Amino acid sequence: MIQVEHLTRRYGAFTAVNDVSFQIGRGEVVGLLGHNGAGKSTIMKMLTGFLEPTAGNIYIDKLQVGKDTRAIQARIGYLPENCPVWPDMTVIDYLEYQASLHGVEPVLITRRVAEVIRRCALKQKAVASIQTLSRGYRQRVGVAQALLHHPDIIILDEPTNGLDPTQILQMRQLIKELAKTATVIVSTHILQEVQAVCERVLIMRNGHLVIDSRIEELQTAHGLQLAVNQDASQTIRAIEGVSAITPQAANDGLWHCHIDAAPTLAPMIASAVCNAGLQLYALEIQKRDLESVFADVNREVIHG
Ligand SMILES: Nc1ncnc2c1ncn2[C@@H]1O[C@H](COP(=O)(O)OP(=O)(O)OP(=O)(O)O)[C@@H](O)[C@H]1O
Repeated sequence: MIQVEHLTRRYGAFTAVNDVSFQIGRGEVVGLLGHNGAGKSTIMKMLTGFLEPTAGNIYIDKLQVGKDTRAIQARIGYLPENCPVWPDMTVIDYLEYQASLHGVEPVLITRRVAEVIRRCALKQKAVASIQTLSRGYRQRVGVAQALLHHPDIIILDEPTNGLDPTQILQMRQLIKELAKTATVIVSTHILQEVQAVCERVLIMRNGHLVIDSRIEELQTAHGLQLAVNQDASQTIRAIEGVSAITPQAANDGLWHCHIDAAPTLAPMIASAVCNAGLQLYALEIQKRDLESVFADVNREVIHG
């Protein structure tokens, strides 16, 4: 549904987004993750047609950003990083104005505004002037304006930025709610955010897309952890598909090691160990968390 092909954006001589390609299917909830300056906001601005790519194409179904930008923007709800909410207006006035800017038919505006006020839990603040709102409520107003025209793609740039822990939980709940009826792309540098609401992650580093994976796939397939009563390296090394064995220190009298091998080899390793007369104490698939994946990805940057 969303197809990004070889997208590049330069600011003068500096390349902020470098040859990025990915596809996002209808109804997916995708996290765009990366350190400050990785290129997330630049990608989002290009997806929404607010910034022209230097090279590459973006298609949404059969529409192309740049050629069919208006039609595309009618389908997208966008919360920019610093959402421009006018401080002097009340929440209702602002949302009514935004609804007209989004092209909502005049007869539908009141109903749509009431609907987003309910969805974003803004009822208490509906007639408050925006300048009196806390950061969390302002952020919700920003999300509310993005939903007025019933978009089927919702793009949220740092939606929990500056929110307190309670507001963060409420925002996550809202994102999950939105994901039931729309494709959602959330940009963030907060790993827990992605883990909490997304099923897939795109990790950016210095303008490059370095990881595009389902979160559950990222977290598995990282080898096996074995504990036996004595050194089993010779037995395990003989198994086809084992690429490395790293013995690990422990003070429980057992021999522990990390085995670089597909999780599907676990039964074979278990029987090889038992057939060799060794006592198997533990054999488990090692899961990585998103934090260690992200640290690995960025370690190369820190160390050049
Ligand atoms: N208008 C601009 N002119 C020049 N450089 C820019 C401009 N906008 C962004 N950049 C640079 O492009 C790079 C990517 O910026 P971008 O805002 O896309 O990153 P980001 O991943 O969204 O970062 P953050 O998490 O801090 O918002 C950064 O180095 C930034 O300084």
